[in-house]
Formats: sequence, structure tokens, C-alpha cells
Amino acid sequence: MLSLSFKTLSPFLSFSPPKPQPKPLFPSNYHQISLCSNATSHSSTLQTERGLQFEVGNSFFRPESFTGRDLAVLAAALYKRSKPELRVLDAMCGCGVRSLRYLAEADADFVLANDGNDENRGLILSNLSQIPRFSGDNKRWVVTHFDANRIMTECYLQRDFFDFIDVDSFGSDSSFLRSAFNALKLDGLVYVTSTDGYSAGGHRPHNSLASYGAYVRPMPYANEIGLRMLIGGAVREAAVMGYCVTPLFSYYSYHGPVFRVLLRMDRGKLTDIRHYGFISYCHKCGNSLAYSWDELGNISCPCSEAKSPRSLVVSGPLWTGPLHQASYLTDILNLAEEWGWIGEGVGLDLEKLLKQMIEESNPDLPFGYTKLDEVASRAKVNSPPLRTIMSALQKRDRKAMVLEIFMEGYAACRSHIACNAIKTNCPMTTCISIMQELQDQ
Ligand SMILES: C[S@@+](CC[C@H](N)C(=O)[O-])C[C@H]1O[C@@H](n2cnc3c(N)ncnc32)[C@H](O)[C@@H]1O
Repeated sequence: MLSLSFKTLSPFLSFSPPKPQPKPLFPSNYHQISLCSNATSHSSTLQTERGLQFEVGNSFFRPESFTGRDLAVLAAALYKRSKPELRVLDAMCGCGVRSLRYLAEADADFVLANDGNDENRGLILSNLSQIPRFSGDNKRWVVTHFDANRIMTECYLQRDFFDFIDVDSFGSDSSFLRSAFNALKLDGLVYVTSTDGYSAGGHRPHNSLASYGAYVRPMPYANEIGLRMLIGGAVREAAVMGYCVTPLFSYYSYHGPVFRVLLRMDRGKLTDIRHYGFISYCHKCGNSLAYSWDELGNISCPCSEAKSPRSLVVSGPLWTGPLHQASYLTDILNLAEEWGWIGEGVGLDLEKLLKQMIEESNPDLPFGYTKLDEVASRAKVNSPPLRTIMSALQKRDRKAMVLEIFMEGYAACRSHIACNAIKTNCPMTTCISIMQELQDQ
């Protein structure tokens, strides 16, 4: 048993030494330093995901999170295609399903499967035993039961860095970010999860301030705000350590609810603060605007400036930049197709999700989404079907052509975050008129 004090393992170390090339695999005694050395019994509850079988016993396992796991495995596999090796740290592995999938599907060279609850040990060991523990002289997987901050900090102190770190936490992810960044290789990926829906909804601004450094107010596109809050918090935490992080994709699922973001970390400073600022929403007119730090003094909405300034709410600082990289998502979609994960009976949901996320990446689209119920209530009409309003927005140039003005239609697409909502660059007042015109037709 290793005797390390929590003081020496503090995740709040303020220095970040240069990151060398990957060190040899975990020392052979790593197994012995886990808190529990005996396999415990577990009740048998067999699950299958993408053809792989595993038991979940009494561990925390959500079958509905399989899409989040699919995305993680695809991202890890894509990483391996361009790098010499793939070392994964599954910091909160539950029953070990992701570790198993990283090994079996993403062909990870090494997986460290950690879960703070040592009662999951027997379960994880038996699930992972489907994969030979050794590849030649090298261990392919190891199971430990430390607090996630402790194991990640220990890896960092041993200069044992990882390519891909999965932090699948309960509640907020923010207390694990610093040690995750420390344990990550440069150009490595971290997949973070938060289930902190209350903070995203703006109902606990003091909590969001404490966890993410962002004062969040209620806004109609709260779940997107949740993703932006999570990315913003990571951007700030990374900047403190001299790193910059870029979101490759951001995924919200109402099962939980769960907010997941895949971030790439590199060395760099927070010099470009264009995408780290403030978002305002006017409850009176329904329009939103993004503000940079140097525009802070000018936050106002023309409609409410004189009459009711209380209708304007501002949240931030948050990530105001793109939620996804379209080219990265296209690579993910292509890989999913190559693996036969897309198509009738196997992956319609995954295909739909990835295609929607790619559409959301259109640079013409602003942040946020517009709920059709909100437009209908402002227009005092019944909401038309989503497809009807979307095509009306996209064909908005018809009237302009009559006036011989060249004008493109508005950009519009569905949002993967909310089912009866659209992302569009059309102002709320025009959305209202279009909906009223549709009602009159
Ligand atoms: C959401 S579950 C993980 C589910 C798993 N990743 C999956 O996809 O099925 C969170 C897990 O984190 C573990 N956990 C919670 N807090 C932890 C901590 N501070 N350090 C390590 N593990 C922790 C819990 O025991 C639980 O198994």
C-alpha cells in the first residue's frame, strides 16, 4: 500500500512542468496500491452494448447513456488513428463498461479503470477479463479505487500522462478539471460530464458562480447555457494552468439531464477572449446578444432600454463560441458508418444526432435556440409544425426577390438539445411575423 498524504497529492498544485513524451506503462505494483485487493461478489445483471456483454451489478449504470458512450469510443478510436498509441484514464468507471469499450472497440493500448467505490471491483475485474490483461510484456488494463482527483494527480506526479481522460462525474465536473488537465498529454482529449442541471437553468446562480465561475440567469435555452457554462469553466481552469482547450463537440441529453463535452487541450494562453464572454436575453422582445469583456459597459436591449431594463438578464462569463467542430463531427460520423453503427436498426439515433450537430455548426447560426412555443405565444397563434416554420425561414428571400433585393433566406436548423426548437439567425420579431403569416395562409 502506498502511503501518500492528501497534502502532497493536492490537485490544486499551481505549477505545470513541461510534458515529456509518454512514459512507460503503469508500474507493475499499481494493482496493489488500490484500496481494495479482493474481488467482491455482485448481483448478476447482464447488459449488452454494441454487441459487448457486461454485468452492472449494483453499480451506477444508465443504459440511456449509451449514446454518450458511443461518442466517447468513436472519439478515442479517431484519436488512435493519428497517434502512436492510445492510453485512456477512465476516472469514474462505474462497472467498467467504458473501459471495456475503449479496449475492445477503440483498441486502446492501455486503460486505467478507476472508480472511487471499491465495491465495484469484482464487477470491473470480471467485465474487463474479457480482454487479455497483457499484450506482450505490457499491461493493457489496471483497476484502481481512488478518489478521481487523487489518481489523476498521482499520474501527473509520476509523469504518467494519458491521451484520453473520461470524467463521468455526478453533479458538476469542475472540481476534477485541474487534475484531469494535469494528467493529460498535450493535444490529448478530455471528455467531461456534468449533471448539474439546476445551475444550467439559472435557478442557483451562486452555485454556478462557485462551480463554473459564471453567474447564470434563467434563459429559454438553458440547456445550451449549461454546455456553455461547462466549456467556459474548463477554458478558465485551463487558462490558469497555461493551457487552452477547444470543444470538439458538445452533447446534451435529457436523460439525467446530462451535459457532455469533448475538449482538446493544448499549450496556450487565454489571449483570444472573443469566445469567452457574456450572453444577454431580453424577456420583453425575446432577442439575445453576446458581449465581449470590453463591451460590458454597453449591455442593453434597444427595446427595453427606456421602459423596463429589468427584463434584460445577463449570464456569464460563458463560452460564446462554436459548440462543435463540423469537420471533427464529420470524421466521427464517417467512422460510425465504417463500423456499421449508422443506419436502419443499428444507429438511426446516432446518425440523426451527429447530422443535427453538424448542422448546428453552421457559422451563420448564433448561439441559443428558439422554442416554437415561445414564438407562438408572442405571436398569439398556434405553433405550426417545426418543418413548416423552418422552410418558411429558409425561403424568406421570396418577398425580397419581389422587391428586387438580393437576400438569402435565414439560416435555420433543428437543435439536438430541444425537440420543438430551432436554431436560426432570424430575429424574434421576424419569427413572430412569419408565424402569423403562416397562420393566415
Ligand atoms: C456516473 S457513474 C459512472 C458511470 C460509468 N462511467 C458508465 O458509463 O456507466 C459515476 C461513478 O463515479 C464514482 N465516483 C463518484 N465520485 C467519485 C470520485 N470522487 N472519485 C472516483 N469515483 C467517483 C461512483 O462510484 C460511480 O460509479
